[in-house]
Parts: sequence; structure tokens; C-alpha cells
Amino acid sequence: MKLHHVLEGPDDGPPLVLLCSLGSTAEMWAPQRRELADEYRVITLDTRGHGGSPVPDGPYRVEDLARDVLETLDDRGVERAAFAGVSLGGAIAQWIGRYAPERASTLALLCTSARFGDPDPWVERAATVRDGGTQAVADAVVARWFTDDFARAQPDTVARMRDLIASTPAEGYAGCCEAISVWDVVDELGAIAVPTLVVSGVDDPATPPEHQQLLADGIPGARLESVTGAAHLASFQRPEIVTPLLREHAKGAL
Ligand SMILES: O=C(O)CCC(=O)CC(=O)O
Repeated sequence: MKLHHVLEGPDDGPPLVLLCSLGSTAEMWAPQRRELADEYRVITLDTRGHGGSPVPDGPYRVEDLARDVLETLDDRGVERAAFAGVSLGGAIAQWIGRYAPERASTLALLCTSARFGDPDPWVERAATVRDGGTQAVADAVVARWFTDDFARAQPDTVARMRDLIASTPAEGYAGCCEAISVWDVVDELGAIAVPTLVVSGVDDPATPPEHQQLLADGIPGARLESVTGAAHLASFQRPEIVTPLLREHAKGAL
């Protein structure tokens, strides 16, 4: 399935693919897109069921979401790219690193996990959203995206991001919750043979730093960076730290 995507930066720049978290769109990468498009051909994709992408009936699997990304890149003639993904986007990047390594020059895995915990809460969240829409979970979800200090300092930004969650199609959000519920590559990490940067938000309540420690311990040669003053959307809250890391890692320079 081909995905809605935004292309920025020079046509002949090295391709850098940005993959989004659950309940978001290319908007969540706005701070990085602006900066990195000076050097990279930045391709930011809306995950299946989100933003401008198609919304088939769920459940989905991370493999489906990853194959969508690769099909869209095929359509654009992009054979190999650097990938960066936040949370669900990081799971998609892990799948590509594990099962399609020839497509990935580097991986950056941000605020993500090889297993997002017990499946039941994700299945319950899918049911809640199918009943009540994404509006029903938007306040609770956005509270995990940013630290309290950031929410106090930038209420308008947080309200805008909350609206992004609430405007996600219910079936798309639910199908992705189901993908997360069965995602488990804990025993596969040693087979990821792509240079990998792992990034934690120190105050991330959704995928706390121990999840990224497990990724960094399991993926051969992975490097772990911890970002202070950041919750689940560390890239959005602390771009001054995260963007240079992504820039250097995508070059193979870290
Ligand atoms: O809503 C949350 O608690 C975070 C959701 C999550 O971990 C998956 C994602 O952000 O892509």
C-alpha cells in the first residue's frame, strides 16, 4: 500500500526516511524536517491509518506497516536510505533492519521498544478508540508525549498535538494498537546488522529508558543516547539535541 508522504530537501541528497509515532503524522517531525532538508532528501511518511495515508480495516502488523514504507520508497525509486523512527515508527525501522537490511544504511530508534509490554492494554485501547474515537484517548496520550514543564510553557503546542491525535482515524489508530500489541522482537535483536543509534527520553512514561537499554544491549554495536528534559516525543521537545544526533548518525559519522 502506498503511503502519503512529504519530500523535502535536494533531489540528489542522501535519502533520510522519518517514521512517525502512533496517533501522529509528518507534523511530529516538523523540527527535524526543516533542519535536515538542508542536506538530506527527507522523506516523511504518514503510517497506514494515519494522516493522508489509506485507512484499511485492522488489525495491522508491524510487518504490514514496514512493507507499506518499502513499497512507497520503491515507487519513489529509493533503494536504500537512513531510517529514523519514533516509537511505532521505531518498531517499523527495527523490522526493516531485521528483515530488509539491504534497504537501510543506518537506523535511529527513538523512544521505542522491542516489545511494548503486556498486549492487553493495547487491545483494550483499540476497543476504546473503535467505540469512542481517538478523542477518547487524546488527553491521556498527549500527557505522555511531553514533560509537565514543557506542557506548562507551551500549552498551544500541546493543544495542537492533542488535536493531531484526536484527528487520527479511529480504525487506523486501533489497527496500529493491535500491531503494537503483538510486536515482539526481543529475541531477534542480535540479528539486526545495521549501524544503530538508540535514543531515550529520560522522562518517557510510555516507553521508559529501560526499553531502549534493552535495544542497545541487544543490537550489535548500537549506541545509546539519553535525552534529559524529554518524554515520549523527545525529538519534538528537544530538537537541539536530537537533530544533530540524527544528522551525524545518518552520515555514518557516530
Ligand atoms: O500512547 C502511548 O502511551 C504511547 C504510544 C506508544 O508507545 C506507541 C507510539 O507512540 O507510537
